[in-house]
Amino acid sequence: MDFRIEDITPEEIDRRLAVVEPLTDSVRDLVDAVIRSQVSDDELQAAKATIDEVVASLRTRQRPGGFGTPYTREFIGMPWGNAAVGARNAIAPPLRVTRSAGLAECDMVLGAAYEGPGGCVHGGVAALMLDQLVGEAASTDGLPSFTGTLTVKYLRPTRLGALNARAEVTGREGRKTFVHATLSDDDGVTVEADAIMISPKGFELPTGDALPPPANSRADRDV
Ligand SMILES: CCCCCCCCCCCCCC(=O)SCCNC(=O)CCNC(=O)[C@H](O)C(C)(C)COP(=O)(O)OP(=O)(O)OC[C@H]1O[C@@H](n2cnc3c(N)ncnc32)[C@H](O)[C@@H]1OP(=O)(O)O
Repeated sequence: MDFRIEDITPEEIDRRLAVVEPLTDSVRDLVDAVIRSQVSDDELQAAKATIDEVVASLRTRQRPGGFGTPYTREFIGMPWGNAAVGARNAIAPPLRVTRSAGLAECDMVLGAAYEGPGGCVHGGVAALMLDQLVGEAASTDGLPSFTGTLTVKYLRPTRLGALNARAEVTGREGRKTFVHATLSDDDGVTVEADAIMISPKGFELPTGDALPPPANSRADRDV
């Protein structure tokens, strides 16, 4: 796993996020527009040409491989390519996770890009979001952990729209952290998940205070 230090100030992180988050939102908007557009084939082809031009301009300078998760020396993480919460990743559902000890939560609105069964959230997207939430809840003390086992139970279809996801640590045993998570709509829980998260061997918290949780977004650093 790549680990790199990028020692920038919180103010510089905010400055960069203020540029990339609106860009990512615009790309999400583009994805939604392409899915739902009813314009003519000619107009679709014209849109493709315009998009290709934008892509070419972004490709003039590219980083090799993935974005990775750079950290500042204060352990503020910048997982901006992350498939579930990356600030630069329009594939990621629009999640702004808030965290407190052993708890991670977010409200979100999922549109057409996250559809599985007609009008409903794709089961893989639900699992993706809950996987992220259990990881964030397990890591609120600063210890990173991998998902070892994630068991997902789909209780009823989840309609696209306004949803809440929540994960809470239920126990710890050595390097294992047990986490329970739910995805809910206005009528209650639609999906629940249980995870066994495993901290890497040899990765111990320094004695004294726990490390601050890594930030995925400005909202994270505000909690
Ligand atoms: C400071 C920075 C913080 C950053 C955090 C930001 C939040 C990020 C949020 C991101 C969220 C996204 C998250 C993602 O998407 S993480 C990406 C998806 N997950 C992976 O790729 C994990 C791949 N697997 C592995 O790397 C290893 O197998 C791991 C590390 C999991 C264990 O390999 P290790 O060699 O270490 O294990 P061990 O053999 O010494 O066993 C140790 C104990 O664990 C128990 N066990 C082992 N395997 C499993 C299992 N699969 N289920 C349940 N339990 C398991 C085992 O019985 C034993 O228990 P016990 O016998 O002692 O009781």
